[in-house]
Amino acid sequence: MSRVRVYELAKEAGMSSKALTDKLIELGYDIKGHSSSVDDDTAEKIRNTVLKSANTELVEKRIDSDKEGGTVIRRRATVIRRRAKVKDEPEQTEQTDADAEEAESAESAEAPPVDEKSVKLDEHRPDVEAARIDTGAQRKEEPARVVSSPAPESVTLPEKEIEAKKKEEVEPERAAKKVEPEAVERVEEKKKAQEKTTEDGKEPVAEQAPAVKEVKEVADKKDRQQKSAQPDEAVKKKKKIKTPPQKKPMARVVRTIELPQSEESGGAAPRPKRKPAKGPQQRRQLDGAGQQEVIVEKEGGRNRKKGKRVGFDDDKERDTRRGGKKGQKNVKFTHFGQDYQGRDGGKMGRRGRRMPKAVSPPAEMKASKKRFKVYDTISVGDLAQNMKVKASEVIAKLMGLGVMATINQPVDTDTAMVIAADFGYEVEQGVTEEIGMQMLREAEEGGEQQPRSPVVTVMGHVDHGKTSILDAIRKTDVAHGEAGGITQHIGAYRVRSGAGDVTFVDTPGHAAFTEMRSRGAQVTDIVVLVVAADDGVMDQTREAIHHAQAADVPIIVAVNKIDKDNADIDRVKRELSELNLMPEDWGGETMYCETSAKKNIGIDSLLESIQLLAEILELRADKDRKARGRVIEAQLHKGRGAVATVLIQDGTLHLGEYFVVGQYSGKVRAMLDDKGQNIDQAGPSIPVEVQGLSGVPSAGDEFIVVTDEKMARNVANVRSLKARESELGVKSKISLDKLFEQMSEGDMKELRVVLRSDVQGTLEAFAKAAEDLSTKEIKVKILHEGTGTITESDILLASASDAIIIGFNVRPSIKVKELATTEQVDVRSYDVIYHALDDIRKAMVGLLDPTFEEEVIGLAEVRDTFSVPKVGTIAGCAVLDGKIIRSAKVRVLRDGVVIYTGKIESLRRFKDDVKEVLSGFECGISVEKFNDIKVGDNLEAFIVKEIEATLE
Ligand SMILES: Nc1nc2c(ncn2[C@@H]2O[C@H](COP(=O)(O)OP(=O)(O)OP(=O)(O)O)[C@@H](O)[C@H]2O)c(=O)[nH]1
Repeated sequence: MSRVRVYELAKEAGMSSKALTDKLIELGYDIKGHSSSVDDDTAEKIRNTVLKSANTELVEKRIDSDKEGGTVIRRRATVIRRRAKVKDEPEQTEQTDADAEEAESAESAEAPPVDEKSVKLDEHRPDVEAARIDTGAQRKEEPARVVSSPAPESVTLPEKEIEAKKKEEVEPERAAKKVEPEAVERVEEKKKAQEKTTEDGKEPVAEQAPAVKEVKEVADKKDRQQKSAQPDEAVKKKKKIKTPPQKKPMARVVRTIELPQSEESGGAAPRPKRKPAKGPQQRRQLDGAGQQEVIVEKEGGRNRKKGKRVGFDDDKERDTRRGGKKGQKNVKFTHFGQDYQGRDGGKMGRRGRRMPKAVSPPAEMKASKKRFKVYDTISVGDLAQNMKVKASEVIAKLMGLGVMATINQPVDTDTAMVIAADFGYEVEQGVTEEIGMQMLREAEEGGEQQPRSPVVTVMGHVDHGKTSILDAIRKTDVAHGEAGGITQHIGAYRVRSGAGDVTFVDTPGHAAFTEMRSRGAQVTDIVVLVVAADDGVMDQTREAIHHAQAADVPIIVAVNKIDKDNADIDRVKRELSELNLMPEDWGGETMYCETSAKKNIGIDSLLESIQLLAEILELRADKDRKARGRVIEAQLHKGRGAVATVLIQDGTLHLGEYFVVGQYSGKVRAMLDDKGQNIDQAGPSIPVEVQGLSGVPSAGDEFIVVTDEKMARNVANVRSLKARESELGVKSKISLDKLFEQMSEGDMKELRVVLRSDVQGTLEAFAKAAEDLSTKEIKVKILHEGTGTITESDILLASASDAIIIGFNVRPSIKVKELATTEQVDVRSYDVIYHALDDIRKAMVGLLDPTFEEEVIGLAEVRDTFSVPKVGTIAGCAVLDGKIIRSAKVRVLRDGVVIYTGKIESLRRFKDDVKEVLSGFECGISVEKFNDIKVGDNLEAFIVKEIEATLE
């Protein structure tokens, strides 16, 4: 027979060897110390008596003291028991339930209502405990329930039944314990880790803790022992023991939890849960197993959902390959999948995972569409539209790049690429027909250059004889008088003289000349400046000189009317010399011809001079290449449709050729020369009227022959688009406000000024002072100066030459103002030279911050005057523009020149004083301290606004 040592027993029971030794000695066992051994029978006896008793005492002690420490231990022990039980004998749960029912019925007879409640709660313990077992929540309180649960049984069941039950239960429990030692160990280890902090030295007790029913039995025994001695106390204790379970009847729940099952299924459970097909079956099984399992199943249900989603994802991947929707239909959660894609709800995370996969194919398709073409430039609005974003977003991006642009402003391809990249788009550089055309043009370059006839423009002051000279020249035309040779006015004509051919551009004055130049067209090779010998240099003479010089076109001076008695050729030469037109015979470079159109003197000489200068200029062209030229003028003819006079500058134009002209295209259906003759080809320097245009181009537009109709049309279309963009995007021209900025950008090397003044003296004084302002960085150049009001010609000159206009005591007319606005020409008016010079100086150093700014608010024309005694002159006016305000200041303009500046003294409509009179109405105005108002004068009303200083 084997023997068991005391310490082994102590270890089994989880108590200290010394305590057990003392206990056994006390009970009269034949041992001396913890190393002493006892035989098996004795050991079993000790186990069944001493050790159980010790545990019961421990439990009771803890309950009484209501200490928290050991409670956890108890729960752990019960957990271990329960697993073994449930696994081995599921029926036992029923039996236990039956016992509980018995207990309930027994209790109902004698136990207080509290006990009933306790029992009822016990019925629900399993699920509650199951829900808590894994979380370990409320561990501290559970032991009290554990102990309390046996208590009702111990109280309500007869002792014999308890004994019998105990025997029945203990054996299976032990058997289970042996069957599943590993499971127990696993749970113990798990719980140990959780309970270490609270167990301390009591851990062995916990390990030794017997099954609940064993505890019950011992407790009952003790109760019975104590009953005889202290019956009241025992009842109290019983009640005390019962009470906790009423609140937290978890002990039994723990016992019925199928931890072994869950452990068993621990590895396998997730898998079946993922399989949707097993879901319902599993639910049924679990429902049958008990309520707690339903909860477990609910949790599992959630897991299964996840599992399903996992499966769905898998399915979806498969389905995606064969078409998502079909796949979704086969899945139980089809609706879920639809929600997934269709609605957001609170499923962003899910969507977040699923959406990309589901929509990836269209996304890729979109990606391929995220590309658009840009031809040279694109407006901000169009750019935004291409990217399907708001223009404001594009503008904000541009601002981020330091580009200030409006919705209509064009941006170049590079900028568009940068912006598009920010929005995930790609910009494709549009390879335009224009580029193809440029390549064609380049391919045409390099041909043989032959001399071509010069293109001449005749300019000069009114009545100095321009027309007469041209007539005289035309008479020299060898073809003059030929059949059908009726001169057609097509804006240019060709004169074939003995000295050579000359093409005259017969546009009305230098305004057209400059207007064409402002469009980048430079058709004139030579300017013939006509100056009447008797009149000398006049305003328009100067103007013409300035226009020609601004265009860098050489001048031949024709001193006309030399037949006149008062002709003073030297005076003309002298005056012109002051304008940088020094005659050759005076050591200068300018050719002078003395002519009399009236008497046909010097005309041949003039033509020879033109030819000579043409030779000097080496005017050449390749007549064998495709034609290229400029539009002199164009119109919509009733019978012939859109026609244009084109001056061929290079190559030869043939009938039937396709061409691009400005933003239009066409095919040469017919050509007329300056005599109205149909021709089938036209070489360099020849003006022809071309029919077959798709629209009416502008003077100065380039005319280019292309290879085919398609190219012609495409180029025209793109140009039309570009023209629209450039029309919308206003190119900023020079202005004093932006002078410093433009200087800083390196674009400005010269500040060109067109000067206008009421008196010549101001012009000279200002011109000299302004040019003295020149610095290393920028030179001030007076492009043109003249007395009198600012004219359209001034605006065009300033526009073409990127100049500003400064006027002293002169104001432009409404028409001229409108032109200035259209051409973006900065027109500034001053009263005194000092202010103008000051502004230029400040502009040059970036400090132009006018504190006050005049704003013209209205213009009235004096239609009549009335002299009123003691009041003065009242001007009967018609308000032509804006409005006249009583409190405004006023300038009196006579022929565009300011003759007085003052205040409005009175403003009346009929006999009533009014505050303001709007455009289109008549009124009476008197000007303070000024009575010299005459019919035809203009009254310009203005206000002075204070402008905040900025660092612009
Ligand atoms: N005595 C004389 N008179 C001339 C001469 N040339 C032109 N005239 C006269 O001057 C006047 C004006 O001549 P136009 O040829 O019309 O002068 P214009 O410069 O063309 O004038 P606009 O077209 O108004 O600018 C006419 O009466 C001519 O007869 C000339 O050489 N000698």
